[in-house]
Amino acid sequence: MPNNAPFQRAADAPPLPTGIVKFIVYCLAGFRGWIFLMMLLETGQAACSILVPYAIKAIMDGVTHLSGATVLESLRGPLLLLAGLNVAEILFSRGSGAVLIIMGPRLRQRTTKALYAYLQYHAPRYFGSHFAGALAHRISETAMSVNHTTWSVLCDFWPILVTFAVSIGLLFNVHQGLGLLVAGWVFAYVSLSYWLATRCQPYAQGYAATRSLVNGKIVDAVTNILNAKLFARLHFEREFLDGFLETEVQAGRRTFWYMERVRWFQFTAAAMLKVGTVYYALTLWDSGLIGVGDFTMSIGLALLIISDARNLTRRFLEFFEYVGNVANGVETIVQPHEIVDVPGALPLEISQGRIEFRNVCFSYEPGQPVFDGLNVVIEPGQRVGLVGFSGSGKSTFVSLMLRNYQLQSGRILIDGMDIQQVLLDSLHEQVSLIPQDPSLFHRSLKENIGYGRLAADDTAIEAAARMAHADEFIKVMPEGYDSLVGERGVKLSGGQRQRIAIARVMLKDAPILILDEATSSLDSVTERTIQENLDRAMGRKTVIAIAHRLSTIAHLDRILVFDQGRIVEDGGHDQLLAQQGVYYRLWTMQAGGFLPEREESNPLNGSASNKD
Ligand SMILES: Nc1ncnc2c1ncn2[C@@H]1O[C@H](COP(=O)(O)OP(=O)(O)OP(=O)(O)O)[C@@H](O)[C@H]1O
Repeated sequence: MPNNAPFQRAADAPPLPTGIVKFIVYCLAGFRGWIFLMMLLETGQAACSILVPYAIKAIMDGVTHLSGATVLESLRGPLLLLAGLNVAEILFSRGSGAVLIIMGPRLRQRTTKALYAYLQYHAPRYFGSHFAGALAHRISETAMSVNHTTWSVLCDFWPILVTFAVSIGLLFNVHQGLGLLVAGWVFAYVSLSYWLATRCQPYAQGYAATRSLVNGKIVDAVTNILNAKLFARLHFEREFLDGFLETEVQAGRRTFWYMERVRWFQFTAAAMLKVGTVYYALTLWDSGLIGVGDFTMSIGLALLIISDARNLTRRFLEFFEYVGNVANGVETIVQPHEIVDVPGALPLEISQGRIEFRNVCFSYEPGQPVFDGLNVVIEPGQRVGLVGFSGSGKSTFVSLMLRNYQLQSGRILIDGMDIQQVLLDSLHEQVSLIPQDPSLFHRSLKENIGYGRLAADDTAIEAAARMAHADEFIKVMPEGYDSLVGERGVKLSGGQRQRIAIARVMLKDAPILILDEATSSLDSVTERTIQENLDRAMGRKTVIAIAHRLSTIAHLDRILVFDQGRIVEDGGHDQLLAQQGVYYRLWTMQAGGFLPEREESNPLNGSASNKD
């Protein structure tokens, strides 16, 4: 059954750089023009604020050398300069604000899209070891931090650099000694601020970690609030949280005390520069080396430098935090994809639906093989049931068919094509799975069913729902097919969720169908009627059904009995019963339709000698 859909190769997902700087540069690609404009505007704004003391110097010089005309007439030039500088500063600053508004949300969007697209191509193993909520939070935090890092550089550090450089230049122009004094102070101050920020970083990180821990504890407690209520443990939960909140308080205090010490340094250093500049400039004036205008400008520039420098430690700290967030995001999300399409991979073409496991070796963890040279062929159109104890390898068998994991060795072939060599999307388009506990999108029922075939119209969706016996409960819901199902489908019962999952797969109509306890949550009457429809829907498809209740697979063409990763029996229901082996014992032992736990009672023990 050829599929003409335009499959995307997993390898086509945008590759992302793993280095922090490279990653930020990648996110900023396409914004070069805006960044350049922003730097120009910030430079303009910094230049205006530096030139204000210069205008005041001109006014002071004008006042001290009045040339007979009125004060306003002789100071017209400097006054116009002062007014012009203030107007220009406003324009530059708001221009920069406008660029930030235009560029900020777009930059965030670009980072979010890139990380989300990359995340999508991770294998199930990755999602099994990361919390969904934590990943979503990571993406959002990383995107936000890329923005903040950019603003820190463009709107904090860059203008400060310009201010420092130009102010020191002007001061050198006034008097070399004055220039040297302020340059020395700036160098020492920036170096010390940087050093203090690095020393403060562990405190800040510790505080952030305790905040995040408290957050996690609250999320866990809220998720389990019904448990807490059922066990009458609300008070216990509050006390449990108190301990973590106390840790947060201690960590917060440690950080703030350290910051307070840093402020002592800043205030003292600022006062020293102010007093030092005033004193030194006065000395120079007294010696006739500088005029009153230069004196006033020097004090003005020193104050400007101090006001910019005052928050430098905090800015460094914030900068480290943003960079740290970006690093965390990149480290968590931009890991190599475990499953990628090989170069030149072709779409899977299923004409018959023959499945072959050839010498398949697979282990989740090194040294603990689940399958060690498994061989089995499932013929086209065959309906096969998989049975066996918990942990015997049934789910792993179907997971490998869906290529959720890489094989260590061996091959899985569908109609002769090695599934490791085909486009992953094309495999998933043609193999359907109805899981035991299906989860649904928090979207309408119509959208959830239509997910099986995006082009399906309402009539097709409703027909699939009728086949899965979902139509009857959907129709009585207040909003019918437009009803929302809640997160993961929590507003539906387990059986209703399962019927939606069945309808969605019926709509998909793929040539290979996998049922993993697909009707386990249904009552026996509904199960029987759905089973009939499922049997009809199976048509000529190849079907693999996992079951713990043997009655649900007894009518299938063939049954494979798994034990510890091996197929120990293979045949039809009657044939296996007649063999009086493992399946026979499982069938006769099944009380209430379920298999016993392997540990309590092991019917395979009797057949161990047959296998060895
Ligand atoms: N994600 C995983 N990571 C590590 N080991 C796993 C993982 N999934 C399954 N296993 C291990 O692989 C073995 C086979 O498990 P599998 O889930 O395939 O058994 P099963 O027959 O489907 O069991 P059940 O009937 O309980 O679903 C078990 O030992 C199990 O502990």
